[in-house]
Amino acid sequence: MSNHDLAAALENADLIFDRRSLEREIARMAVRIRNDYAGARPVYLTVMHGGLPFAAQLAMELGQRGLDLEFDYLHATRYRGATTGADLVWKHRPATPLRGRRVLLADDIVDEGHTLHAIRAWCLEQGAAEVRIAALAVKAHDRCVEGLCADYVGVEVPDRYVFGYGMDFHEQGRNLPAIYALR
Ligand SMILES: O=P(O)(O)OC[C@H]1O[C@H](OP(=O)(O)OP(=O)(O)O)[C@H](O)[C@@H]1O
Ligand code: HPA
Repeated sequence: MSNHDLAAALENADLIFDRRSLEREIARMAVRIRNDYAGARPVYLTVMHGGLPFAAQLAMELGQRGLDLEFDYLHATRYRGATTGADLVWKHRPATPLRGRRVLLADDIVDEGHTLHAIRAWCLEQGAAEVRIAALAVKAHDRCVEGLCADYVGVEVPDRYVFGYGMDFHEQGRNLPAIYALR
């Protein structure tokens, strides 16, 4: 058993967004994205692992509104199960050729922004015509990398460690259907 007990973390955390409110915000984002991509078929890149539940929910909301997506995924991590970030490690790069394509990245959180900054730069190096970012959550602080801003945002979370809805507490709790913030 891990030293980092999920039940204890939940005792020491506040529920900040429940499933209903998150799904409502994701549906709201989907309306904007569908309007912005009318007539297009973007490459939809899920940023694993944390982006998975959000990307799936958003994809369904987009499909319901008539926007088709070409699915692929990537895995780049800099937290590796810890609660503070380090250097970015690429574990999987997408196989889909990005040259000339509109790319939509779907991830759970923009915290300090280093992860999505590097991923966006790599997609542009591959020749993507455009790269946009959809993030379920952005963290409210002034430590974000300059020039990194999500194009579509679900909710703003406080400057505390958050978990649930894809985000892990020491690799646990990703499938909690809500967002919690540690006290
Ligand atoms: O804005 P940043 O400070 O760079 O942090 C945000 C990134 O950190 C998390 O990934 P993590 O490295 O934990 O990998 P994981 O998704 O596999 O948990 C999260 O999913 C984002 O991709
Ligand atoms: N929670 C989970 N994963 C994260 C966070 C966070 O607050 N910040 C960056 N990755």
